[in-house]
Amino acid sequence: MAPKNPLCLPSLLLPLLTLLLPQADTRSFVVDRDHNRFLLDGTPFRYVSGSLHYFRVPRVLWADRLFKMRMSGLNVVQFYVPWNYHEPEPGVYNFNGSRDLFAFLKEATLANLLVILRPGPYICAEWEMGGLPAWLLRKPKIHLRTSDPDFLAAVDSWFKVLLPRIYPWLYHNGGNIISIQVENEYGSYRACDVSYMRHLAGLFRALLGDKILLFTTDGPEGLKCGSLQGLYTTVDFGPADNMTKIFGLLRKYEPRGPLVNSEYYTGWLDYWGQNHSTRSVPAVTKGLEKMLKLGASVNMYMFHGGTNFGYWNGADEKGRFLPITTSYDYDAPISEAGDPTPKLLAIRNVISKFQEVPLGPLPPPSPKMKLGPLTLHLDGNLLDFLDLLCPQGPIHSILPMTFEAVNQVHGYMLYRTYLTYTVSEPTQLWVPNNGVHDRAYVMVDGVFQGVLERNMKHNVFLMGKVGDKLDVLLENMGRLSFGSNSSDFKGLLQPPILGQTVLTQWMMFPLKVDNLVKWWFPIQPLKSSHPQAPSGPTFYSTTFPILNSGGDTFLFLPGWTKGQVWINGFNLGRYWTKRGPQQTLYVPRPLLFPRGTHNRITLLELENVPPQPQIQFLDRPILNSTKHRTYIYSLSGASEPMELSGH
Ligand SMILES: CCCCNC(=S)N1C[C@H](O)[C@@H](O)[C@@H](O)[C@H]1CO
Repeated sequence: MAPKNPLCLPSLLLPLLTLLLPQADTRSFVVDRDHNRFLLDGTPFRYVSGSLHYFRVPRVLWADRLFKMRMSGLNVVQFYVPWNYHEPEPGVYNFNGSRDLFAFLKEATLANLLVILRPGPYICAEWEMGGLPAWLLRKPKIHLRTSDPDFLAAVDSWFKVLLPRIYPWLYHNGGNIISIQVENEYGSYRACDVSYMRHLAGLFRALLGDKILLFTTDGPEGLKCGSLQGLYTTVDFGPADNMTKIFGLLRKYEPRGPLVNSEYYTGWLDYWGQNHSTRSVPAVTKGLEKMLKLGASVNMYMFHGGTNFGYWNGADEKGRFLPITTSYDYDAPISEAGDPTPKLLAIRNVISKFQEVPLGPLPPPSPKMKLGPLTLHLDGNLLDFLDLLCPQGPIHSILPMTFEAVNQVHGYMLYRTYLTYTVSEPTQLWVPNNGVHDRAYVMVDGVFQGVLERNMKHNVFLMGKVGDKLDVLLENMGRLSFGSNSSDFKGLLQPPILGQTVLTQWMMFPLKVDNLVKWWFPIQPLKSSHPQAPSGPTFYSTTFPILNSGGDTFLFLPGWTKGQVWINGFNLGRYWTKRGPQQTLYVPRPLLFPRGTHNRITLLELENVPPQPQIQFLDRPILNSTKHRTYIYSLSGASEPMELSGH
């Protein structure tokens, strides 16, 4: 429940101070349209806020990150609530561990930060399917983010669970939530369904009461369809945008009241295969100072980005399918590893010109650890473990079925058929209508043949004899999180064609890779004692102790191609060394066992391993390797990376 002592004052003081503090029934956060400002408990209030996504940071690190945000001079933290993170299956809810949203709200209170909450239902955020649960697509014709009755029924059911739990945390009820966003940049979505927005506004009012400030956020081009009578209109834009013009546009929707930029971009996201994004410190601070001078309230997106652990990254489609990288560093003021950056210190200096900044130094960067190189051993090809990866056995169908049709949400599914004739000449295997969603690793009788990829012109030619197994491992690289109002189904969306022959009679094996890796320890002795030579998707692992007290570290996989990593059973995320720009994966110290105990690292390499299956842990990240350039530290662990051109 919401704290009755939101500032966590000493209990002896409480009775006395409650005489001075505003009671829950006099606590208020409102818009003062006469003076173009907010009022908090009747006093003028301007927020300087930052975005931090609890779902991208291990729970044990929440307090550290929030403290640094407070010490930076922020008075509010803004965050989304991803529906798919909390309702993994219809009617199944998870608010535990790193999904304990209410523990995060309490940590925000302890850090003396108020909260701006953005529960969606759609959140974008470069998060898998923009936060919408993939199980919605089990009704293939559903129209997401519209007044489609199937969609609204699922939304109502979810919000009737979430919003009553949020209610006690509202500021006027004694909590720390001062405002709540409805939907997310709806004006950027082509549906422009006003009845949908009205339905959401009505639902929020019914479940949250009429005191909480509800608002919308849109880019300048989205204000028309994204704003709604009765919801306070705000905009988002970055340092390079024309602030005067955009705030002028906003005034057409909110002639009076405080100017608000709900997402001032301090950096930007990264896509696999594109260059690393940055935003300069002078540009960011210049725009911030200009807004603060205008009296605007601002939320900086992101203030701390964190990581897309597991399979949680989203994707965009700009001519081609662009998955978001595992790192969500965002070139944000607090780095992915939680370290203050020069950008943070510059922002703190700007804020100090307008409002009080807590005294005292910011904590120094956390200790970092270097380790390795470590040699991994081959545990076996993925196909060696098919029975354990799909214990319930395959689903049979004449035509291939999607992930969603077989209730597989994330990760991988194996599609298997058998050659019904001998293919004596190299013959092309392809999938019509760009039907590979998103990457396919092709094997014939366990021998790797090559890769097919969404929107790419990869070619795979194969031969085989009657009865040979044709295996196609499909990887879900993350569902679209922005823009497209068509649903992003995963898997083989069309039957593959070999030469001129449409291949039918498929078996689908939804793979539970995380379960296998987590419980592998007892399974280890079961694996083939003489694993075959690596071919295609293959598991590698090793164990390692950490030195002395250890520290945060960055996993570097020189020469590896693409795959997934687990450390002590925790899914660290995807690597794609061959494509970049990200070359290292952030490993938070709390994931590692203390000295004297062995840690286990497991890789699922999807394509090709280096001649020496070695990895290293570096004391710094590499997020900006441009294409076709690979850094490789000399195996002696030289301090600076050597650049190897070409790859
Ligand atoms: C290519 C941009 C994808 C659209 N996203 C945009 S504009 N943004 C606005 C969006 O509201 C937020 O969730 C983030 O997704 C942010 C980009 O970090």
